[in-house]
Amino acid sequence: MMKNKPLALIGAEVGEGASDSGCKWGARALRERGLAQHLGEARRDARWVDMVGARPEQEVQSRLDSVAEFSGRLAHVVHRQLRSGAMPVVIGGDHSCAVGTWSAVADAWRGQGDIGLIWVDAHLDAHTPATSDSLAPHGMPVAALLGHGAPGLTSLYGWTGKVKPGNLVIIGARSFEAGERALLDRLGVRVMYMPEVDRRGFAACFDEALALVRRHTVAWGLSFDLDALDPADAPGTGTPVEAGIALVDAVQALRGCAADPECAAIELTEYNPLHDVAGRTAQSAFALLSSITLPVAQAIAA
Ligand SMILES: NC(=[NH2+])NCCC[C@H](N)C(=O)O
Ligand SMILES: [Mn+2]
Repeated sequence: MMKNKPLALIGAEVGEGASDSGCKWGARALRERGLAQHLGEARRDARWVDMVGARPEQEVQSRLDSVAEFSGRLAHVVHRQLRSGAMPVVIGGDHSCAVGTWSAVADAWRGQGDIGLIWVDAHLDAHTPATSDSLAPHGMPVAALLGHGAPGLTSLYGWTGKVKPGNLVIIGARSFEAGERALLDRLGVRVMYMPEVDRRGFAACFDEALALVRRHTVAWGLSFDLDALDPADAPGTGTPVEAGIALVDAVQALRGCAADPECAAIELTEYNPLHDVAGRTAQSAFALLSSITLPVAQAIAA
């Protein structure tokens, strides 16, 4: 008998990783809008367990230092929730929060096996400081999780390579720079660029990605950057890119995916309330999360 894990909502209040830091207030805005209650309409066990805040840049040496220090504290909170049997649902915050989230998941399963990761994003986020023009840490978490880049991001828990290249799939990419693409090509990471998503449909891509990330792993997770969506559905992000995934397609394809017993954690990032238009992006975030976390019984009935 499958059992739904309780959802542990964790706010990742970090904007220091982005050039536009407004997404620092994304988790708070979704919380005040009633995200837990909204998820609780389908299931009663969704609650906020923590808000983890990054130290402002001025208090530390650099944005990278701020993100590195923050990542350690976020990872600690995520790790604790995993050990308690809950499913962490990390709400960004800029996408640099993924370093903390997935380092914790990888570390919690270390010794038992590898973790898989599905990364839905308009960008590749696979820069190292050596290849990034912007030097914005939210353009670096994929590389860091693969073990490349600044030691402060790659080496949480004292080890690197949290996600193996063959256990990672990126879906929806349509804005990237040559250096990050070269890294992913060299490592052999499967990237489903937007033209492929348009051709095959998001659902077919997601199903293939799910099979891939489950194949050689003991647990898997989903990191969803709201800028993967078409800006018509998600105007409230710091780095929107035209011609993205339609909200309806994502909501349909992701239905109940977190009910899989091997799904370890979920992450939704880059909500920037300062750029939202009539709450449209917040509504998209609610719709995505309730679809993803639909309880087992309802997911099967659907
Ligand atoms: N998570 C994000 N929104 N990342 C955007 C990154 C944009 C650009 N590739 C950069 O590195 O600056
Ligand atoms: Mn991203």
